[in-house]
Amino acid sequence: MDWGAVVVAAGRGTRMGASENKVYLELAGRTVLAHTLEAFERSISVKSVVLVVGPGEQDRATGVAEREGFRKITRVIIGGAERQDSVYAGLDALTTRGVLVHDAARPLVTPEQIEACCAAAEEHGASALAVPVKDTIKVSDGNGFIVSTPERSTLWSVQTPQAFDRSELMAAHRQAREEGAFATDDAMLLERLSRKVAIVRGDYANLKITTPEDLTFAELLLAARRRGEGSPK
Ligand SMILES: Nc1ccn([C@@H]2O[C@H](COP(=O)(O)OP(=O)(O)OP(=O)(O)O)[C@@H](O)[C@H]2O)c(=O)n1
Ligand SMILES: C[C@](O)(CO)[C@H](O)COP(=O)(O)O
Repeated sequence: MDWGAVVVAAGRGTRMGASENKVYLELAGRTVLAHTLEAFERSISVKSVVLVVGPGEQDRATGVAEREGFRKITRVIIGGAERQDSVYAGLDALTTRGVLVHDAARPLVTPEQIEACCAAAEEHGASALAVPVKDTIKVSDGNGFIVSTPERSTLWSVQTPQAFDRSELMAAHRQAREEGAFATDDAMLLERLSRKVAIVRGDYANLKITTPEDLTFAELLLAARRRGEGSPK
């Protein structure tokens, strides 16, 4: 299967509280976006990348790729109001049969994790990186009180990339839009159609830069990686 990637970078980073889109913040001397794109440049299976950016950010994002010498980016397109909209736009701009959807805000992803997602999706149809939940998770009543505790052994914190047959994911996105279904990740769109998505055990280091402390964690994890210290599984 030929693989392409949709890397979504069109958010506003409101939880980061930064004055700019968090994917352009500095991390270990480069932008968050550069670290993310490098993993896909180094992935053997990925042949093309569609980068989905915010309004007015095409030149800035293109500049990052050009300065880094990245060669796989085939399109830089404008995203939508929600992550789901940005992914949908990216899917339409890709031509490969397989697609990996990845958050630009996850800069510590590795080529090995990308390859593992591709392999699992080729075997099972779709896959998603995830790690077992470490904390006990509670469900609230929406008024600040706990109503239940899901069995922790069944809970996984899902990450990206998530890998799919592109036409299948596109159809699932179309159906969700017709039905007004909101999804915070792409696997949800297959789950709601009773399609299987394989879990690929990832790494706790593949964090999403969401709030300020995440950038500190990412700096420390990159420094440890440079020293050859892997993160605990
Ligand atoms: N309309 C959107 C919203 C999010 N994203 C991307 O989806 C990824 C995960 O989203 P999130 O971490 O929520 O990023 P933001 O939406 O920017 O953050 P916030 O919710 O704090 O505003 C990020 O790489 C973000 O750039 C996107 O492409 N288009
Ligand atoms: C796709 C995702 O990263 C999986 O954990 C997550 O759902 C993105 O959520 P966000 O609110 O768009 O960051």
